[in-house]
Amino acid sequence: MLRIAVPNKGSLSGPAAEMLHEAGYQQRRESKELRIVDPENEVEFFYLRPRDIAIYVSSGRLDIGITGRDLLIDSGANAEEILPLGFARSTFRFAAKPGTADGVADLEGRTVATSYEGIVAKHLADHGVDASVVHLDGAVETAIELGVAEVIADVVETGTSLRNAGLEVFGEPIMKSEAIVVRRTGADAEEPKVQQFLRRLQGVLVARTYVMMDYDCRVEQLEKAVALTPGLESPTISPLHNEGWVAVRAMVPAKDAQRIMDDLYSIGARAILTTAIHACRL
Ligand SMILES: Nc1ncnc2c1ncn2[C@@H]1O[C@H](COP(=O)(O)OP(=O)(O)OP(=O)(O)O)[C@@H](O)[C@H]1O
Ligand SMILES: O=P(O)(O)OC[C@H]1O[C@H](OP(=O)(O)OP(=O)(O)O)[C@H](O)[C@@H]1O
Ligand SMILES: [Mg+2]
Repeated sequence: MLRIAVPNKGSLSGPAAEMLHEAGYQQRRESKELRIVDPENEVEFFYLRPRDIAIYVSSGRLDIGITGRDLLIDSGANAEEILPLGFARSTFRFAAKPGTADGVADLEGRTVATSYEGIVAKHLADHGVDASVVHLDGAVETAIELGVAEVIADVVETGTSLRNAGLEVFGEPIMKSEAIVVRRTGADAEEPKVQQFLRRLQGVLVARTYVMMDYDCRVEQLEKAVALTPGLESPTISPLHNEGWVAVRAMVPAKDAQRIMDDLYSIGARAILTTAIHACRL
């Protein structure tokens, strides 16, 4: 039975459960459940604090986990990223009242408040800057107003929390994060159950990113049409009963679908349809 750690709270928890559900796995029915078994898929899910997940996985007691890249790096755990999942995207940045600092070099001798001490300490050390780091559990934006620190380092997504606190980011982004799948560093990459789990999640990612496009076009326009819809490997071309016409079927990126439909129409393609992909294995 594959043992998988899933975030039980916070920004990662809802989208992770949704993705697992889309991948065909049973998920917990209520938020107090700490573990469930999905016997049909031979998987056991453990609902853990996102910050602890890399540590459980590195201990070898759990096979894989879903967490944030920033949390993995902050933990220093002996675990590695094996698949990015595209949700809970954020950047990790320094921020302060306008005019406080322009970059990491200005932090010498100052105090930085953060929930991600590991990332910040390493970043300061990498830049040869000696500054104090104060650990806070959350709501770090308030630390400046209350005089606990002059500078914070925190997760930024829309920037609303910083704006509301009258703060501005400065310097280069410290890192970019998103939800990821982790496993113990050096664990068997070919383990069939792990591979099957990853294929299912990759299937969800593809189904979310692509749509299926079907259209009819004249044989003379086929090369141009195929250049617009090359598909992942190669489009399927089928003969139509009307001589001189073919039907084409190809996957296209969902974000480009409307533009591609316009371009196909303008070269004479007709009956252009897009349909959602519910699941796939590439
Ligand atoms: N506003 C946000 N937008 C996108 N991702 C976020 C946001 N806040 C946190 N994250 C990401 O979620 C993960 C943090 O998990 P955590 O459980 O701490 O989330 P949280 O939403 O901050 O929860 P909590 O309410 O417990 O602080 C990190 O990978 C972080 O980059
Ligand atoms: O740029 P934004 O879109 O405003 O998002 C970033 C904010 O979201 C998270 O806070 P959360 O709500 O998790 O509270 P926390 O500080 O207690 O973790 C993060 O710590 C930032 O404060
Ligand atoms: Mg938070």
